[in-house]
Amino acid sequence: MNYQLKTGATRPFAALKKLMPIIKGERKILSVAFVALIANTLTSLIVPIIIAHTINTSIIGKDYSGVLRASIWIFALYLVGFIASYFQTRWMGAVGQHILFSLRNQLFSKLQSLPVAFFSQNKAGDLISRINNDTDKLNQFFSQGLLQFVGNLFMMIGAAVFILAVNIKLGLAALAPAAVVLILTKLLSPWIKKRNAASLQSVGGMSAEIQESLDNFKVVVAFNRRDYFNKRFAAINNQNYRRAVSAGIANNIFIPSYGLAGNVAQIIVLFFGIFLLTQGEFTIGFMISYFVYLSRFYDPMRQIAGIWPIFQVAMAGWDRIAAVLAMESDMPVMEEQPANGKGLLEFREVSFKYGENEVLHKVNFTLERGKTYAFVGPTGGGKTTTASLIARLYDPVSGQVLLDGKDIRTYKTEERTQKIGFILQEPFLFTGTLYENILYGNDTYRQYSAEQLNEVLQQKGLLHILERFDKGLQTPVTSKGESMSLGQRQLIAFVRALLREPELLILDEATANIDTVTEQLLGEILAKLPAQTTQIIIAHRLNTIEKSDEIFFVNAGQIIQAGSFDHAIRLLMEGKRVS
Ligand SMILES: Nc1ncnc2c1ncn2[C@@H]1O[C@H](COP(=O)(O)OP(=O)(O)OP(=O)(O)O)[C@@H](O)[C@H]1O
Repeated sequence: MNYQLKTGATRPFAALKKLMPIIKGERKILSVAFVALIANTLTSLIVPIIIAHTINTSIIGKDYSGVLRASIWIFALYLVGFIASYFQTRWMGAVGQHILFSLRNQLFSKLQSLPVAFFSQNKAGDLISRINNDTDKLNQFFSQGLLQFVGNLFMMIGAAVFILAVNIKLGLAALAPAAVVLILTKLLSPWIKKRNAASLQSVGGMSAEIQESLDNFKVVVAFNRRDYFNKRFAAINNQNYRRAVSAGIANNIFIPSYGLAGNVAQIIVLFFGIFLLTQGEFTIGFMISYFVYLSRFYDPMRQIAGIWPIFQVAMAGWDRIAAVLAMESDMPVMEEQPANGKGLLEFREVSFKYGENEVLHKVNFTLERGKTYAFVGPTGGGKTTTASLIARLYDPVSGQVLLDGKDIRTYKTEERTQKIGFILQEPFLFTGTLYENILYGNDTYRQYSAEQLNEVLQQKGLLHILERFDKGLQTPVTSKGESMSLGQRQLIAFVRALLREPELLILDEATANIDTVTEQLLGEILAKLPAQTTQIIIAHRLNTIEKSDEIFFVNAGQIIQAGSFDHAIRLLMEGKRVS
């Protein structure tokens, strides 16, 4: 399955449509802000008419009380506009933050629902940038841009109606420069969008680069590759810089032309207006109000040009967010089916590929309850892949994996992970305490008091292991486990898996980094597991597999029963290697 995230193809209105479900939750507050916006716009549009009327009647007729009345009206209207504008800004700020909050939650839950293959095909740094950086671009648009955008658009439409209503000929001439720049903007819009998408993409690439070098810092230092990474970072930072500059230029390219359009319109109104005045088609009051309306039209247009970059960047960010939200796992839970398999676990004609690389080809085997199985084979032979299919980290390309006789795809995630414990080659710990790490995903023992838990650990023979840590269960742990040896981290992963009491326990090179004495201790603990527990041991160290009930040899797309321990060793020695 291809899980590569695509970017940059959505058109603004299509993207806006997709935004609707997110905005839906904000409907109430948006409607109130919208009412405030209309009030604000209307007050600004009515004032010039009052001015025109006052000049035409009160000033020309020298009715000073009329002028005073008009001034009071204008003052009252501006006051209403001020209050409306205050609330509009306040409410929209809250909307922006709330959208940011829910978008980040949605994105994170989506990532949690996606299969392992998605994470091997996309870089973590880029995904982090989508959650942090791209969502913030949308927030900026919602909190700073949206209402200003709509408000200005409203003002422009209102002013255009008045301009055309007062005098159609003069109105058309006054709006012509606006039409020219709007057409230009429309034509250049796709190019601007592309520049913004490229800029955000390179921010994602830069995050990925930083993450990779920080993750592998020890190797960088050990191989004295700091210069190399510095150069690589400088190159990507340089690309990021150039793209950001290019997006900035593209975003702001229109602002001067909007200003110019407004100035040209004023000249047109001045000359054409005076001509109409001499023809008696116009009054001086309307001429003055016309200039006010012109600024009510062209100022918002200039402001929209200023907001446009925020909108463009937000849309490019939204594209990147929408690409993650649109991702669907191709590993859904299937409908229940009657059991028709053998043993605890069965591979039936299972084939699996990573891209074009076929790792398993029509593999068949069955694992019985309570037995211990060893999977051996050369490096790259497919052992970890087989274990991953058993734990349903991937689905087969064809064939079926059956757990307790039923297709593994019919099990709900909780049910499946409860049955199968997987101790990985590279143990992963979470930042917190040892207690939190061993009870990760364990709802049963999480309810237990410290004494009860100690008793359980004692019974299971796990207390010995944990007593090796200085502060016992309260020992601090970091995700990369810097303060711990790999063997210690593997011990924690081991205890974590055993406490979940799985029916099938997979140990993928789980004892590779543990000393012989501890390994023996773990062996004793494994021997104490309930008799029904099935174990799969993947190991290179041959002593680890000696006590298994059956050995499988994994190589070149096949998994065959090796029979005796000696035969397994012969197979390994015969050099049946794929790598
Ligand atoms: N995430 C992945 N994406 C693409 N190819 C992969 C991936 N994981 C493993 N492979 C390839 O699949 C093949 C089998 O790998 P696998 O890890 O299953 O082997 P293994 O027998 O467990 O090896 P080892 O003994 O070294 O752990 C190898 O050719 C490997 O390169």
